[in-house]
Amino acid sequence: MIQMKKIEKAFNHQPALRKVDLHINRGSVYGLIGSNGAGKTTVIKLLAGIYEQDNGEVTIDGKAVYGNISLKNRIFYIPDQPYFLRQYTTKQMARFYRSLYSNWNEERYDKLQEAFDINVNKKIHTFSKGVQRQVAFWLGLSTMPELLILDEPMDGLDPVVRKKVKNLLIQDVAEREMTIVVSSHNLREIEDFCDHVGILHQGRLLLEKDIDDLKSDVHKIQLAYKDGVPEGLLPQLNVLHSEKRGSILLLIVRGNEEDIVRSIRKTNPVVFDWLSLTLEEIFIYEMGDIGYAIKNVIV
Ligand SMILES: Nc1ncnc2c1ncn2[C@@H]1O[C@H](COP(=O)(O)OP(=O)(O)OP(=O)(O)O)[C@@H](O)[C@H]1O
Repeated sequence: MIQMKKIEKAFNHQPALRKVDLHINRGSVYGLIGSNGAGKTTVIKLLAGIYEQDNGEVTIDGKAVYGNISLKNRIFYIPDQPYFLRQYTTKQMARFYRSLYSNWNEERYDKLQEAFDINVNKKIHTFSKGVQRQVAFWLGLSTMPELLILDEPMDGLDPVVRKKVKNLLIQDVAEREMTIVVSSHNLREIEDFCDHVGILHQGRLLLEKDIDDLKSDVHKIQLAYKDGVPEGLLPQLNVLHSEKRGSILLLIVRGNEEDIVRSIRKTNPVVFDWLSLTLEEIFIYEMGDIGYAIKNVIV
């Protein structure tokens, strides 16, 4: 379990994080989203043990992260611009990490070579941004981290590589309970990759939720009736939003799916469609003001 308790961090007396509490379970893929300057990188660098907090606690399995070398051996951090030693090739960088990380797995490194198809004898800085990022993933996964921290990880990767990388990451989560913390501006990317989401805004964590819980509790339904909407229907449902589009009634409803279906079926609609809701819509309908703040801060 990774925990931040009442974390405060300022730069030049300007607060970047204000009493942030955060909880990440082992084996979870946790998406941290927020606009520019929200504090994502600061959170990530605190989790990676690069920054020390001014106040509060950052712990993994109850142990303080900052200055803890044995914990750092189990963490791998890929920044938005991956860093490599100057003039190093992938082979040399692999040798460096092998000497640094006690869980380095040579077999994994060899196997991942097939996935990435990168010339190990070429200097890394001569590769494109996207290929350099692939080198970072390759080496990072070969250290067999328990916690992989990714800052804007998919930037500069084409859709095919993006998919390949996501599959490799999910495989490690499934097979050995690796935990991933990933920061992004992009709610849609978080939506299909993460199981938990935390939203940072101006240095505060607005909310932290299980994405499946969010999705299983709010529904979008389209209905139409031959003789208009029956009077008794809406009071039976927990309606967060309703909208008439011609003869179609669009409802956003909170509650148990089976109960909702039962109530609606009794009213004999001529159209009854269950539509999918995006995470963005859920935030807006479910969280009112916070939802609108999120809509305004996230692309
Ligand atoms: N090393 C630093 N020195 C001074 N100020 C900093 C430093 N790092 C971050 N900050 C400030 O802290 C605040 C949070 O920055 P941070 O980089 O954590 O945000 P972010 O959410 O990652 O933003 P972005 O999406 O633009 O990368 C910003 O106001 C930023 O200017």
